[in-house]
Amino acid sequence: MTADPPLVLDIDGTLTRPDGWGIDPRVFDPIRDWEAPVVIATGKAFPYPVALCHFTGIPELVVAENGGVVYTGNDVFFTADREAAQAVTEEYRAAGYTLGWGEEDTVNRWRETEIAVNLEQPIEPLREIAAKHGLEVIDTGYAYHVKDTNPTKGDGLETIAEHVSIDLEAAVAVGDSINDVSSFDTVGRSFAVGNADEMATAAADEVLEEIHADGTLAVLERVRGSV
Ligand SMILES: O=C(O)COP(=O)(O)O
Ligand SMILES: [Mg+2]
Repeated sequence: MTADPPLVLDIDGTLTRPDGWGIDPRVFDPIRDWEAPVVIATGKAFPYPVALCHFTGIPELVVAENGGVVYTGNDVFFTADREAAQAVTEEYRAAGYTLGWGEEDTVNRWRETEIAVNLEQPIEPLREIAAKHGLEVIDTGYAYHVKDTNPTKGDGLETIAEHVSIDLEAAVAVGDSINDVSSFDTVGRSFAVGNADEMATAAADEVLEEIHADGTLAVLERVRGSV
């Protein structure tokens, strides 16, 4: 008898329409019908992947904020706090820059362990200030994330696997950027979509020709029933 492998899916760049923005609606049915756990592992703030699971109709297994927040469906784990990142962005603002999301900033409003900055803002001063505070800035291609170096998506996956029965060795991860490298290192089989950045491309077991959701849909076709 064969079964579907557990899946670890990134959102931006991976489930997105091939033009880069918005979830590609073709991914909903295969994800909902997948006969193994599906973990959404993202850099986005906690409510976003929870909502994605909710509206897709799958159990909420979530690694959010690049590993800063982990939800097993029963327990939430926080592996960093927002204060250090907040201090960095306050200093950045005091130097005359903005986070670039406008007054209400729904990108960071519910973010609990890091801060995201719009890609249109200058990164060099942000990196300098972050380094002074012992933090890093990663560029996912969708935002700059000011974060503690410790939390990673991969660590978050291990936390979920400890609480929910998931065989990470059998799991398949799909991603597109630097924040997916730790996921790729934690699962048995990893795929970078065709639009992936250098780091994700170098870390993946296989690099797809297809981009964004076209890549992810191709992986689902290939690995369905493979374990
Ligand atoms: O939040 C981001 O910058 C990217 O999100 P992702 O990890 O789902 O691609
Ligand atoms: Mg991504």
